[in-house]
Formats: sequence, C-alpha cells, structure tokens
Amino acid sequence: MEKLMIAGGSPLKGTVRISGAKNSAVALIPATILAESPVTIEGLPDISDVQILKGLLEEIGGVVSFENNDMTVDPSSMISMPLPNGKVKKLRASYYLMGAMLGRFKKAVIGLPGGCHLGPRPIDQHIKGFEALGAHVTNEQGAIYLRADELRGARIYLDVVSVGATINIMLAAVRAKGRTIIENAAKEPEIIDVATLLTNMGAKIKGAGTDVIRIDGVDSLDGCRHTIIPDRIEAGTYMILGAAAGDGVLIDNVIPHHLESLIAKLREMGVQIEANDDQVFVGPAEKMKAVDIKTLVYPGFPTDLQQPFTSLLTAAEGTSMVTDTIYGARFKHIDELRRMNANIKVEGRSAIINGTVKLQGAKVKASDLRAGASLVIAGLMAEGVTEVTGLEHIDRGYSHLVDKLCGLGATIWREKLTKEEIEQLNNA
Ligand SMILES: CC(=O)N[C@H]1[C@@H](OP(=O)(O)OP(=O)(O)OC[C@H]2O[C@@H](n3ccc(=O)[nH]c3=O)[C@H](O)[C@@H]2O)O[C@H](CO)[C@@H](O)[C@@H]1O
Ligand SMILES: C=C(OP(=O)(O)O)C(=O)O
Repeated sequence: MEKLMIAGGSPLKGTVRISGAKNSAVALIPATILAESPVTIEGLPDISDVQILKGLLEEIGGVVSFENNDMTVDPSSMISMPLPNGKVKKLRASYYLMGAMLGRFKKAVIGLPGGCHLGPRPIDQHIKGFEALGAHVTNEQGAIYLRADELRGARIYLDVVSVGATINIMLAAVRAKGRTIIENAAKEPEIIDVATLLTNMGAKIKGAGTDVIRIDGVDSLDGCRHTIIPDRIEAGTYMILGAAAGDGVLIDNVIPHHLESLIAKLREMGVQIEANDDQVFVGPAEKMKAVDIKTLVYPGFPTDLQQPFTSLLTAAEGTSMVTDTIYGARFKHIDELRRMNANIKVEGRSAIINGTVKLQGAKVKASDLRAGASLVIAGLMAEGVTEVTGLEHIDRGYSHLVDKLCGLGATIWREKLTKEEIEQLNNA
C-alpha cells in the first residue's frame, strides 16, 4: 500500500496529455464480448478499472493482449461463465458485463457492482430494460441472474436519466430481434463512443447522444478497430488544477466541446481559458470570484468534476455553493478539505464554501476517486506537505498521475505506507 506525498506551492506550468476516457473504456471493453472476431481498442488509459476488466474477459475465455494502451480482444472462445464475486465488486462498470453477455449468450450471472461510494446507486433501470427485452432477471445472494430464450426489441422509457442503463440496454439490444427504442436516454459523449464501436462492429444504432436512441437488432457482430475518445473528466481535473495552482497549463488531447459547462464556470470565476480543436490553455488568474455550480446530466456540469471544483473554490473570493443533483451525498471529501483549513459547510445536497482561505498541508484520505482528485488539487494549492492515502481509488481513474504532475513541475511522489500506518488506516 502506498500514499501520495505532495509538497504544495510550486506553480504548475507546461503541457499535459490526456488519456482515453475511463467511462468509455469500461464500456468498450465489455462490448467486445458481442463480436465473433477480434476487436482492437486504441488509446485505453492505464488505470486499474481497465486491468480488472481485462482479467474478467480472460475469466470467461477471452484472449486479450494489452500493450502500449491498445487492447485486442478475441472473443470467439468466450463462454457465459458466472462472475458472482471477486473482481466484479472492484468497479462500477462490471454491470456492463450483464448487457454484453445477455446480448451474446442470452444468459449471465454477474455480482452486483462496486465503484465509488456516493450514496445509493441502484441499477433498477438497467434491469427494467433487460426485462423489457424479454430477459428473466433475479437477484440471488447479491448476484444478478439473467436469462432469455430470445431477446426482442422493445420501447423502453428510462424513469431516471442513467448513463449506465442507457449503455447496458444498448449492449443487449444490438443482438435482440427487431427494434428497440430507448427514451429519456442519457446523452454523455461516452454513449456516442460506445455506439460508434458497436456500429463499426455492424450494429444499427441511431440517435446516440440524443435522448431517443433507436437500435435495430442484428444476428451477429464482427471485429473492428476503434480509437477511444479523450477523458473529459481527467481533462477537466487538469483544467481545474491549472486554475488552482497553475501558471499557464496546456491540456492536450481534449475535446473542448465536451467541457463547455466547466469552461463557462472557470471563465465566470475570472480564469483565462483559450480553447482550440483539441487543446485547452488555462492561464493564471489574478483573483478568482466565487461562483455557484449545480451538477446535472450532460451537457450540464458533471458530477464527477464537482469534488475537484470544490477545492478550487476555496481560493475564490466570496461564498460559493456547490449542489449535486445527481449524487446528493457526494461530499466525503469535505471533512478532509476541512482538515486542510477549508471553510466549508454541507447542507443537504449542497456544500457552501467560504473563500479565500490558504489551504494547509495535512494527512488526508481519499474516500473515492474524485475525492482523491480534489485532495491532490488541494495538496498542490496548500502550504506545506500533504499526505493522501486511499490511492486505490485514484488509481481507478487517473492514468500516470504522478508522472503527469511532475511533468508540470509539481513536487509529488508515491511512498510505501509503514506497518503502523496500515494498522492505523485499518482501525480508522
Ligand atoms: C462507469 C461510469 O460511467 N460511471 C459514471 C456513470 O455512473 P452510473 O452509470 O452508475 O450513473 P447513472 O447515470 O446511472 O446515475 C445517475 C443517477 O441515476 C440514479 N440511477 C441510476 C441507475 C438506475 O438504474 N437507477 C437510478 O436511480 C443514480 O443513483 C444516480 O443518481 O455516470 C455517473 C453520472 O454521470 C458518473 O458519476 C459516473 O462516473
Ligand atoms: C463515480 C465515478 O466512477 P464509477 O462510476 O466507476 O464509480 C467517477 O468516475 O467519478
């Protein structure tokens, strides 16, 4: 086990290259199950979620190679092995094995997923979709059992706009007989990315990226090559970092259109932002103004950037309010930021941040992935040394974080935890 050591205060400068999108990667990899021949996905991020999914595909008989960020999956010998426990609980996106295996084998047994603890994260809309397609779905001792004699296209209205349910239903429906219509679908860029891969495999999908997706099922899907989109959340994290502790940071390999809500908010604070086709420059701000943000489904402000943004707001002059309408309890980072001298109150679904304060280095713990990102940003803004534990969360979603930050001039390194520190963490 390791911790991150951050000596704050050195202004960050230079260029950082963004990796492939985690939330695409974790759906594209299971989608390969649906093909009859090898699929190559180029530009995957080096994160633990990708490694775990690779292991899961191997457990069901896939032949997988992963070199230089490109993964080739030969799914031809896969079988519908039950995956009730173990690795499936280490990440959220193992739920995509349900849709993909149901689509290909018409049966699957998958344990309930893990992922960030952000309050309740039900999968009722995924199950509603599978049932509408003709699957019989039961929950037995924490594992979801899915079985269908045949999948038939259906009209499915999502009661909640859900990224996971939209993609999962799409994965199963591409191999159903007839037409499926998903209404009130999520519109995140990762959904378009998955639809692009499936279309290249031979699927017939229209409307991905809008709130109505039409899928005409096909009998079989073939292998293909696909290049993943850049990670808008990783890019957004570095943009926030550039504003919080930067002296001119160029973010390379980004689709600025995916980050319009963040760009608008940073500009409102007084941060200088210049965007071109695939780069965003974040310039230094003399003084930053407090702003309010409310997380919404895409293209609204992403919940996954709410926690990193909160750290930035500690340096803004005045009172800011952050409201998370997607995950009302996504505030576990706040206690840790308070340890670092932040002046933040949580009331219901909102955090109220009073600035400006100078953050102070402290020993803090990442409770989830983006809490980790918020603490790293805070550590780089702070006076003195910050120690961040809970790196297993950060490693789920940030490829080569230390190397990328060192490349921008940060003083940050990983250190092994001592026996005493491990004991303290286990007892906390
Ligand atoms: C692997 C992945 O892509 N993770 C992302 C995905 O998570 P995930 O796909 O789990 O998030 P959803 O879009 O499904 O969740 C949105 C909201 O709907 C609720 N809900 C969802 C499904 C359901 O069946 N029933 C239900 O009530 C959730 O509790 C949440 O309040 O989108 C989230 C919202 O943008 C992001 O924070 C996560 O980074
Ligand atoms: C919540 C997140 O991830 P997951 O859904 O994989 O837990 C995230 O990426 O911020």
